[in-house]
Formats: sequence, C-alpha cells, structure tokens
Amino acid sequence: MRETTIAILGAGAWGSALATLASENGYSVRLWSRGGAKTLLEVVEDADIILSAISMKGVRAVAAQVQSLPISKETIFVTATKGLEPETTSTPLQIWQEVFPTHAVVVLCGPNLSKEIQMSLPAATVVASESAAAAQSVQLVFSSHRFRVYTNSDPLGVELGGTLKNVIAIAAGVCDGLQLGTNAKAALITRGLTEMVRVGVHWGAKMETFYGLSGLGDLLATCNSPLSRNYQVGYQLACGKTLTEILAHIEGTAEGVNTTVVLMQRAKQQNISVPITEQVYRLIQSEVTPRQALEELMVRDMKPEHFI
Ligand SMILES: NC(=O)C1=CN([C@@H]2O[C@H](COP(=O)(O)OP(=O)(O)OC[C@H]3O[C@@H](n4cnc5c(N)ncnc54)[C@H](OP(=O)(O)O)[C@@H]3O)[C@@H](O)[C@H]2O)C=CC1
Ligand SMILES: O=C(CO)COP(=O)(O)O
Repeated sequence: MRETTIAILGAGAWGSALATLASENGYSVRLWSRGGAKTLLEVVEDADIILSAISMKGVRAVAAQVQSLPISKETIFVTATKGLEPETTSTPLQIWQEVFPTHAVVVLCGPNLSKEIQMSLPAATVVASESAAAAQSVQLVFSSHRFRVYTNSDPLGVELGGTLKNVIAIAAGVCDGLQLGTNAKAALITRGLTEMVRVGVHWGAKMETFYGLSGLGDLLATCNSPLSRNYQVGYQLACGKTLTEILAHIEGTAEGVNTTVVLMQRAKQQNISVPITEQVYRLIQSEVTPRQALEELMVRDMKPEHFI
C-alpha cells in the first residue's frame, strides 16, 4: 500500500511543529513555504492530506493557488490558522470550504503553544469536521504518546474558540502588564469566555464547544503564557510600548490584532455586545490607554451575570 503523504503549507512556527509530529509518527511529510526549495505543485501533488498553517493574510491567495493545481478528489484539507478575513469576516474553514466545496475540511485547534510542542512537552488538541471519517484520519496522523488528539463534529465552534481567544489574550497581557492581580485576571478570562460564547453561538457554533480544549483550553493557555504572541502584545502595550514597536519585534504572527478589528466590525453589524473586545479595539487604535480601558470596563451598567 502507498504510504500516506501529508503536505503542510506554511513553514512557520506552527507548520513546522505539526510537520515534526506527523514525521515522528512515520508519515511522509512535505513542507511548503514561499521561499522554500519545492514548488507548491511538488508539495501538494498526490498528497492525502493538505494542511494549511498559513497566517490569515495569506490563506485566500494560497487556497486559490492550490485550486489551480491537480488535486485528488479524496484529498482532505486541514486548517490550523486562527484568524478572520477582513474583507468578508470569514474564518479559514469557511474559505477552504468555499474554494473546495466537494472536499472534506478539518479544523485543527487547541491549546498548542508551538514552542512547547517543539520541546516535546505533552499537549492535546481537537480535530473537527462535518466528516467524521476525515476527522478520524487526521486524528491518526497526529496522535502520539505526547500529543493527544480528540475528534469533534462542530468545526466552526472549534475554530472560533481558537480564533476569538486571541482577543482576550491581548486583554490578559494588559491585565498582567498593569499588575492587576489574580482576581482581575480570573474575572477577565471568565467574562471573556462569555463574550466568545455569545459571538460563537450567534455565528452558528454550539455553546458547549467553547468549554472544550479549543475554547476554554486555548483561552487558559494563551492568557497565561508569555510564549503567546497575543499575550505579549497586551503585556507590552501595558508597559508603554506602541503597537508598531511591538509588532516590529514580535517573533511570528499575532493574529489577535487583526481579529479584534474584524470581530468589532462584525459585532457592530450584528449588534452583538462585546465589551472586552471593544476596549481591546480602542486600545490598539490608541483611542484609550490601558488604564482607561480598565476603567471603562469596570464602570459599565450594573446587570445580572448572564452566561451568553
Ligand atoms: N505558533 C503557535 O503556537 C500556533 C499558531 N497557530 C496559528 O497558525 C498560524 C501561523 O502561525 P505561526 O506559524 O505561529 O506564524 P509564523 O509567523 O511563524 O508563520 C506564518 C506562516 O504563514 C506564511 N505566510 C504568511 N503570510 C503569507 C502569505 N501572504 N502567503 C503565503 N504564506 C504566508 C509564512 O510563510 P513564509 O514562510 O513563506 O513567510 C509562514 O509559513 C496563525 O494563524 C496562528 O494563529 C495556531 C496554533 C499554535
Ligand atoms: O494559538 C496559540 C496557542 O494555542 C498560539 O498563541 P499565540 O498566537 O498568541 O502565540
């Protein structure tokens, strides 16, 4: 039997870590990046699985390039990007499904700081798809004694958990940078999760998905780790650096900055209350200081504790 071939698009921090996991499991892995030695055709040709770990800004263009190439009808697409497209507010899952409507598309998302995975520390993740068979195939590729992979049938919910938590992670970095304490951080993360649930359920995702690994799990990892680029953006803003300075020096992609802008636009259009996102938005637009953002959150109208 021919061996299973995995094409990974994007040789950044996350694409490289996922390539390591699949290679260690004995799969044949081909990695593509814009400056790499192999062409996109060489990498995707006859691939059983094509996984995209491209930053949000490159997803649509790369998907269009892949569409122009001869791909087997059986090929499974996997998306590991956590972002939103500015022009359409679409998620990466929605883009891959739009470009490849007859293929199975799987979302891979969880509390997965790539540096820890490259250090062989244990972690868990979720692979979600409308096709249970496709999700199980991807589960098999990445599962190991150090990487536990769960399947899930709510791909949009799994993807939105990983995407929306980046906005809250910026706020959590601000909270720690201002040294606001453990009570404040717990309140922020808990109310942040409610905001994620509100947006996600309105979008069509299942509420319970946000209490799983790709929602609460990734929220806890990202809001508590200095390894998170999004957390670092917030932390450094609280320490007085400008967004331009921070983004110029940060290693890799902090998707939460763009996600905040797109989410704010969507929430306004659809009249969804997102008070934490709104303050992160105003902060990155330099409309408020970190302290003013905190103050505005604390003096909002009194209300019962709603969970959605
Ligand atoms: N790092 C992590 O811990 C995790 C990251 N993610 C998500 O994975 C995605 C990638 O993150 P990460 O690997 O850390 O980021 P990096 O900045 O390390 O890598 C980004 C990758 O995207 C590619 N890319 C960027 N812009 C374009 C473009 N316009 N066209 C084609 N390719 C492009 C880069 O290609 P090139 O090499 O050619 O420059 C590179 O391979 C993000 O959405 C992130 O949120 C998800 C889970 C964990
Ligand atoms: O999504 C991540 C961990 O699951 C990575 O977080 P950052 O993009 O903030 O580094």
